[in-house]
Amino acid sequence: MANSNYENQSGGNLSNKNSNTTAGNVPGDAPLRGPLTPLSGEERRKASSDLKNQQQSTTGLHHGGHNFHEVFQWKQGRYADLPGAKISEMMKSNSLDNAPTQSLLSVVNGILDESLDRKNGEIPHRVACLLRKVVQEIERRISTQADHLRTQNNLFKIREEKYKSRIRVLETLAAGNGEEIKIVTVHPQQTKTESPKVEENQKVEEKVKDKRESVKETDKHEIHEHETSKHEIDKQAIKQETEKHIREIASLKQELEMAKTIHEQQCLEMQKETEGVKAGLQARLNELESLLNDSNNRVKELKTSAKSKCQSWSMKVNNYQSFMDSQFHAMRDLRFTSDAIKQELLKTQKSYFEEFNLLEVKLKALADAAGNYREVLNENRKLFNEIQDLRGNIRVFCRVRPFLPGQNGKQTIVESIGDNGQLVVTNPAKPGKEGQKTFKFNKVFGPAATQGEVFADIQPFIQSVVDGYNVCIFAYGQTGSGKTYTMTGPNDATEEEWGVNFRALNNLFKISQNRRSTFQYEVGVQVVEIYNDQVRDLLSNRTGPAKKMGVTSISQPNGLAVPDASMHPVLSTTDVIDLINLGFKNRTVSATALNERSSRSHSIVTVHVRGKDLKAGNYIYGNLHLVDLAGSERVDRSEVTGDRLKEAQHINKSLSSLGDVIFALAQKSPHVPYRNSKLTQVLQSSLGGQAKTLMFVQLNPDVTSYSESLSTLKFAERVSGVELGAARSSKEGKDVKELMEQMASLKDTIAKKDEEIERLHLLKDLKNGYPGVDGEQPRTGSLRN
Ligand SMILES: Nc1ncnc2c1ncn2[C@@H]1O[C@H](COP(=O)(O)OP(=O)(O)OP(=O)(O)O)[C@@H](O)[C@H]1O
Repeated sequence: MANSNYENQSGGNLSNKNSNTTAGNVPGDAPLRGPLTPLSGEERRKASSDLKNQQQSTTGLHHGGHNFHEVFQWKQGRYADLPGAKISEMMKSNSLDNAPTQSLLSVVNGILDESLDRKNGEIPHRVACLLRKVVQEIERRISTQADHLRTQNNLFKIREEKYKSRIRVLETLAAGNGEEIKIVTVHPQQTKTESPKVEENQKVEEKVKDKRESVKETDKHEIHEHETSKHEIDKQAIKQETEKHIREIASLKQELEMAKTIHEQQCLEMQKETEGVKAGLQARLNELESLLNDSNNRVKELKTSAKSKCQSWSMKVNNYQSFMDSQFHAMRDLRFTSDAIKQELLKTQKSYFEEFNLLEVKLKALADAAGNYREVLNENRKLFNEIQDLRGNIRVFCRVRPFLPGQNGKQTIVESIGDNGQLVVTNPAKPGKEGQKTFKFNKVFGPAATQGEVFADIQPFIQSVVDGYNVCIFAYGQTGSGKTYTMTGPNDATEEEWGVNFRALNNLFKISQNRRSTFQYEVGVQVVEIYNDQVRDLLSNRTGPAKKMGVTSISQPNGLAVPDASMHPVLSTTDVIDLINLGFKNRTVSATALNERSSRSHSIVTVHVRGKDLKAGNYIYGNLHLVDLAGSERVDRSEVTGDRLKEAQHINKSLSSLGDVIFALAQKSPHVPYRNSKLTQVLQSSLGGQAKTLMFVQLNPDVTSYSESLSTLKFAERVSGVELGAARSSKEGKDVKELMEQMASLKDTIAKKDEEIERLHLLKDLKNGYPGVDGEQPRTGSLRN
């Protein structure tokens, strides 16, 4: 009876140990939940069944922890008489842990009541141990309850964190997930709905408490009535003890109330927080809505821009389509054109094939012609020589020297130069037509003519040398008129400035190279000067005064005029340049009033050519005399005396002898006065007969040299044999001239034939008496080898 009372007083207010650790899993206690956590249907059912059990336990009925409750039910006797096994079973931690709090309290009450009932108030040791254990368990549960409250606080904090994280989740779900927002907003409402339930529970608890108290009072009254007689004194003590317990229970209740208030406060705070969160969420929602509006606007803008872009693209597509169409047309046209071109190509190809066939035929003809080339070449050579012969053996070229640097502004005597070899000079003393004189030469070169142009016209003479002719090219004119320039070129001449000498030999080597398959040529050079009618070897190795040399008067073409002069074989133009430069260094020069470095002698470069016909085996000989004559000025004009006068007299004498020989040859005189001077003697083989002679008449254009120039021109005109007098009756004159020319040509041919016969005789004689002629040992100086 007492046990059940105590059980009623303390039943179900303290949850056991396990209910703190594993919420809702231990029988007899409701699962631990936060005040704001909504309960599921199952949980709610369980909680109400727990409450029922607690109520049942107050009336002594069995609940879910039936076995443990039974362990602490001791109705058969006093606690002091409890067997050791029962006590040890009760003291087992498992039993203590699982026993309901009401049972524990009833055990405490029972033991205390028993101790009051005893006279000496002693409690057996094992019961005291049990009491201590039970009290410790109760204390533990109270502290556990405190911990539970603390844990609840922590849970609240955790929930707060959860809410915060949910807010964050909500933020990320900016698209505005309505479901989430609903959950957040519904939660506080559930909390609100649960709050009355909690209050209701409290009320029920209070009623139970009242009921318990009334039962307790009734019990006390019964005990009091029952034992008044025996324990009047102890009654007071028990009463005090009971009051003490009641106070303890009241303080526990107070604590519970405090916890409740704290819990409520916390609930309120949570509510506030929830509202704050709700407000924040609302603000966020508003923000998101405005964002949504913005994005909607943006979408609209994008839609409009996309629409306009679509329009422009469709326009572009149209343009592209039309462009493609035009391209397609163009392609079609191109294809037509290409087909036409192909046709054209085929035609062209066909015509090409035809032309190629034609060309093949022509090439064959050419090949045949090439086979006859050698014959044609010989024919040409013959024809060329015939043309030369017909033109006359002495040809006269006139060359007008340009004004020298520093002579600018000087007046010229040259009035005009015609392409046909006509030269008109003006007498400065007689201006106008009266003072004009016209001369006709084979060719006239103006002041601007280059060395190359001049040589181009004399190149055929060089070819004649290689063909076995004797050629004489000499320059005539007053001092300073350009004789040396034409024959040699200026000092240290470049290839462009080379005169006739170098170009002639260069050309000679070229021709001999070109003919190397048919002819083998050997070339030797002699350089002599005639000074004061004496012949001097300019290439002699001797030191000291030059040796005077005799001149042999020979008429055969391969003979040497100056056999004592050294002969120098040459293989290239460089050899020739070296030799000629060396010879000219040794030439006699001195200053005159007209030229600072006037040549006072006639220089003669003689080139001996021997060619072996590789096919026939016989030899041909050709001589080339390149003569730079001394100045032809009048003695009085050169203002010389003494030695210079003597030199001038010799020069003039030799020049007039040359003139006499040339005139004799021109007039076909039976006697040609070669022997009148050393100059004509040396040149004998190259003047007249089969020889070809070319005279350069050099002219100084300066008016101060007019009279000299005039006499030079008159001399040259006589040499050329061409008279250009006053106008003649052209037809008659022409006919007479033609007849005369025919006569001359016939005479020439007869003379040639005579000479040839004579030469053949001589050759025959030489062959008998001199073995070199048949090609084994030629006569020419150093060419003899
Ligand atoms: N065609 C020309 N072009 C340029 N300069 C020239 C020409 N002809 C001659 N000369 C120059 O005129 C000057 C005299 O020429 P060059 O010495 O050849 O005369 P020359 O008749 O040989 O004289 P000399 O009889 O006294 O030896 C030289 O300085 C020469 O370079």
